[in-house]
Amino acid sequence: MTELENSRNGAGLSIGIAVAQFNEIVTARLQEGAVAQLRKYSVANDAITVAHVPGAMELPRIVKQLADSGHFDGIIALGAVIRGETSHYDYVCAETASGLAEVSLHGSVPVMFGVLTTDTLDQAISRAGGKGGNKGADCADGVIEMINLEKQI
Ligand SMILES: Nc1c(NC[C@H](O)[C@H](O)[C@H](O)CO)[nH]c(=O)[nH]c1=O
Ligand SMILES: CC(=O)[C@@H](O)COP(=O)(O)O
Repeated sequence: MTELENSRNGAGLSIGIAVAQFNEIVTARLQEGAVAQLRKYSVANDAITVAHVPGAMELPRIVKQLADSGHFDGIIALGAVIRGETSHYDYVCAETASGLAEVSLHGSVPVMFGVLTTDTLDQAISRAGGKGGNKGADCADGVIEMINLEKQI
């Protein structure tokens, strides 16, 4: 039996991060968590590129351009979609998730889904460096693991 290695060695890797500015109080913390975790795994500071977009709905477009550029080994998409009074939340969540999944599946590099979809601001903050952890840091773990896994196939 062959078991492929699970590695979080980020040395020499180039990572793109797309961050939605909507609910910036949350997404800035997701970004901080992602960058800190990437640096923890030896991704060089000048090998991390951050692109800010207006909202989660704009993430798929920019993530596709980052992925297609050939400049990055992996991409992290970060956002915070918080339910309001109308059904707009449902559409933003669904189309953002669908668009990012399509880029990850059909693109050349792995894309991490780091978009919080919550009912309240407190739930989002909890998952952006609070008791619920940091989804940005989780995505940093995942993108390095996926890059290193795919190198073995
Ligand atoms: N309500 C939230 C949004 N809405 C904005 C959309 O993402 C998009 O920018 C707009 O519809 C224009 O295309 N975005 C979030 O990231 N989070 C929200 O809670
Ligand atoms: C997730 C959203 O788009 C949300 O902020 C919109 O709020 P509302 O449904 O009250 O217009």
